[in-house]
Amino acid sequence: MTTRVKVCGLTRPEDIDVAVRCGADAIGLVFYEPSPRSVTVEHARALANRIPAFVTLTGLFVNPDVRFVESVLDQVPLDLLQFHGDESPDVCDSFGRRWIKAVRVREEGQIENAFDDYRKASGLLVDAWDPNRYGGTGQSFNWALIPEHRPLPLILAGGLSSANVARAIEEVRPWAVDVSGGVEQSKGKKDATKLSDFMKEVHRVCKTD
Ligand SMILES: O=C(O)c1ccccc1N[C@@H]1O[C@H](COP(=O)(O)O)[C@@H](O)[C@H]1O
Repeated sequence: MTTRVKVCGLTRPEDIDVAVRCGADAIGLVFYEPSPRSVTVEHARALANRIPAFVTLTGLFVNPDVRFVESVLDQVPLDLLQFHGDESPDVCDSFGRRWIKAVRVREEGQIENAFDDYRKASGLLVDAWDPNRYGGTGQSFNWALIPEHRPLPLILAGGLSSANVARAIEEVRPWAVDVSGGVEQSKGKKDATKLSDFMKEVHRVCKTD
């Protein structure tokens, strides 16, 4: 089985080129100012020009003002919205754009409930819970909390790197994996070798399936 890959939190055109060349299926831009990976609309427009056909440009938001999302959508050709905060299903569904919802996992039953609440999503992203940050923490969580039954495509995130992504795919069997900190040299700057090693691991484990 193939596992798709989203690389998130890119801020440099050259990092987009490397990710695309290595086979990333989706590129994530962070529109959340407290994040060190945050991009402005102008910056995002320039980065979007590097994205070729058949690679999904994703915009990540955390509890955004609705007018902010609308303004980004007017100016940046996003294919998909990623909501990584406490957004309601109605808010997520109000932009006429495909969207995925992140769940920050800390207890049993949470993912099952989210599948139910966010049933109109194009996928459910599961990430580690952290008391102080919404995401991009570099931490993983207890994958045993992920149910076998998945009414929506499941995207596994949280602390992934070339060292653990093969095991993650074998154990969780996600539709896709999402990586940020595990392929960086410093916040917002991706490392070409780490990125390439990560993609190679995904392709290796998918080939042996
Ligand atoms: O990347 C960020 O700074 C960020 C900020 C706020 C919410 C989400 C964020 N990133 C997402 O977090 C997960 C896991 O990242 P990591 O691989 O553990 O560093 C991933 O989905 C990022 O898209």
